Amino acid sequence: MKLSGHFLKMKKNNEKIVMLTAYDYPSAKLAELADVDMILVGDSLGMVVLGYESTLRVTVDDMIHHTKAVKRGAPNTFVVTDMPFMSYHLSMDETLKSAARMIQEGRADALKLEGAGQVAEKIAALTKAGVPVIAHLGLTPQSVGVLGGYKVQGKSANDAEQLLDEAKQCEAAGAIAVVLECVPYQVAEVITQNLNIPTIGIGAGKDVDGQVLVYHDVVTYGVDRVSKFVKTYANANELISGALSQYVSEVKAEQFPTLEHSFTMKEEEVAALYGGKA
Ligand SMILES: Nc1nc(=O)c2c([nH]1)NC[C@@H]1CN(c3ccc(C(=O)N[C@@H](CCC(=O)O)C(=O)O)cc3)CN21
Ligand SMILES: CC(C)C(=O)C(=O)O
Ligand SMILES: [Mg+2]
Repeated sequence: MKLSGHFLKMKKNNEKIVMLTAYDYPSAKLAELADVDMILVGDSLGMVVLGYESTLRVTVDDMIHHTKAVKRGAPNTFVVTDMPFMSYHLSMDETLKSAARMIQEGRADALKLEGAGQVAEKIAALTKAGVPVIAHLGLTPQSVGVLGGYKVQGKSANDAEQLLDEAKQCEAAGAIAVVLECVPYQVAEVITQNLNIPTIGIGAGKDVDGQVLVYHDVVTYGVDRVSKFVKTYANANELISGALSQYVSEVKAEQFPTLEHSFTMKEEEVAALYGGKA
């Protein structure tokens, strides 16, 4: 398995880092088979697999439950787990305890936290405790209420400067990488050039050190609308819908199951069964 130091080396070598989310055993297995560099158990699972309206209802227990399944499916891939809403905003004590559970019970290899400022202090404490941390700046979905929607961030030179400052805070706090979500590509490029640690973009253009996308967006599974920054590489909705409709109609029409899908018994047992001895 790649370790956290490997990603710094990848940035130095100009080798792109590929991150993909996964939330369960089968998705993790396929992500590992595809050779992604790291898997993110994102709190987007609240929206994508649990059907919530936002990520705010996701709990530490939810994250542990899904991380365990992902680690079983991808035992040889570096797995990063999102710390969910408010699990790192109360005391330092609570932050460290939640983090410890996500590592010890969930078996996460690293944790991701949204924001800088006070959060940078949490990044520093976690790092000191031996936990690799990835920062997440720009569009931070756990602050959707404050941001007033899922909107592109850092669109003015002023806001961009602030983002750069936050990224530097996270690096100084010991973060091993920074996710930049929904920022103009020019801003992402400047931040990437001004940091030693890798930047991983989502809706941040190509001039970053890596990319991350949501699994269900990449394969169009469950989601019915994807953002502008997503490229879809398959349509699982169509594939699965077609299969399920066919299953329903074949059972109704008595076309399934046939003998091919049935079990049988020895002739004499059949005779005995129909002869009333059974
Ligand atoms: N399926 C899915 N994919 C994601 O990438 C994702 C989630 N869910 N849930 C959690 C967050 C929320 N995210 C989102 C959601 C919507 C937009 C969006 O629609 N943005 C507009 C830009 C609006 C503007 O112009 O400011 C877009 O058109 O892309 C962006 C990020 C990213 N994350
Ligand atoms: C979109 C990525 C970066 C994320 O935080 C998530 O999937 O929760
Ligand atoms: Mg997230």
